Amino acid sequence: MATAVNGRGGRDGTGGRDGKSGGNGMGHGNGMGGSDGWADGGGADGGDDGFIEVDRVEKVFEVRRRTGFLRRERRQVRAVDAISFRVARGEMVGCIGPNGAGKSTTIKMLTGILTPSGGRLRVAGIDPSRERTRLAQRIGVVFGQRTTLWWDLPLIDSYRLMRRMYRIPDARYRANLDRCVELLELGGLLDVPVRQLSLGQRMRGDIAAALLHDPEVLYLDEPTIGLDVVSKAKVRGFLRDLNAERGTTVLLTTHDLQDIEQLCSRVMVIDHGRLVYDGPLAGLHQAGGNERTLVVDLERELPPIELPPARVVRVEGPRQWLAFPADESAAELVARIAAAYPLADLSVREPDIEAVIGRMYAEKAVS
Ligand SMILES: Nc1ncnc2c1ncn2[C@@H]1O[C@H](COP(=O)(O)OP(=O)(O)OP(=O)(O)O)[C@@H](O)[C@H]1O
Repeated sequence: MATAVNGRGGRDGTGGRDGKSGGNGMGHGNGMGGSDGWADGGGADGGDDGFIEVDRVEKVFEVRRRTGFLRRERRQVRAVDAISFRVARGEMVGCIGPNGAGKSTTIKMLTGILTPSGGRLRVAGIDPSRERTRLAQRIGVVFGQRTTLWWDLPLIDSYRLMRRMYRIPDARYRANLDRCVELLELGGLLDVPVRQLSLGQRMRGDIAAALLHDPEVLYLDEPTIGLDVVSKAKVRGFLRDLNAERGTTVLLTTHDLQDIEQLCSRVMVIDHGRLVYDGPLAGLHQAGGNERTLVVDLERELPPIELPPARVVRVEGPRQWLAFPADESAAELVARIAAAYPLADLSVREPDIEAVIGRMYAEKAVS
């Protein structure tokens, strides 16, 4: 549904309002295609297509740096720069971008942890930084790199504390806990102190904690970071079901394009605090003129594989790297290689997001 972008427009306010989508997803727009300005939060929760409303939001940090014995220099860091987008109720949106792009800062403003330096922000009609406690009843938050669980307590004790903090009625708490325990496979872990859990177990524990009070929105900051393939699959499967069955709105940040591919119909790319792309993942591949890479381990050293449109970009002994168009089927290519070459192993590498963004800029510069 969303195809528009704030582009590199930025601070003059031209980005984010005109609802145009450049053919390749680049250009200026507000994400959800509203071209006639923003709802005033009018309905109790901002309306279905603007459940989350972000209008030219900025965040500037003041940083002090020691430059001498008694001297300090003050510097401003513009972490988020006039970002505008909307998220509809029940949407699942992924947010990607290089390190330091402003993703976490955006999520923190949406939870009310940080106050924007400028712009307008509403979640379910609520201004997060002004009514953080009221909003807390309606949102769940998971920070992949930090836990909200009590480190030294058994997992179940954290949940009991959450029940009190959120004043969750008994029956609801039971039902939600049972469901999370079953689907996230936490049964054998409830009595284990959090510090003894593996990263994947802890992450599942954190996701359950964020859902005990039935939030309408779930923010996930790097929910699969550091997880092995099996744990990633469990977390993704759970989130997909949650969204399909409960209609929970999900906004997640990630460095893993597979999270986006498997979960989100829409992706937002943030770079240097600006929204540079907002649309489907397929459009991002096109915008970046992108290719995926198949890493092929042959049983022995052989001349470069010849299977157009794939082309060999690197060879190291029996290992060869083949670049192929992102919209081509990897399965088909794998089948063709397996039929013609002695194959020992292979893996598909998704494009590096920084390279995608770099290419998007390069294309925009020459267009
Ligand atoms: N509390 C803070 N004080 C000063 N600068 C900050 C603060 N928080 C973030 N920043 C700066 O704001 C910018 C954006 O940071 P942010 O954490 O939002 O990026 P990110 O896209 O989430 O990155 P990553 O993918 O590495 O988590 C960075 O330059 C960061 O150093």
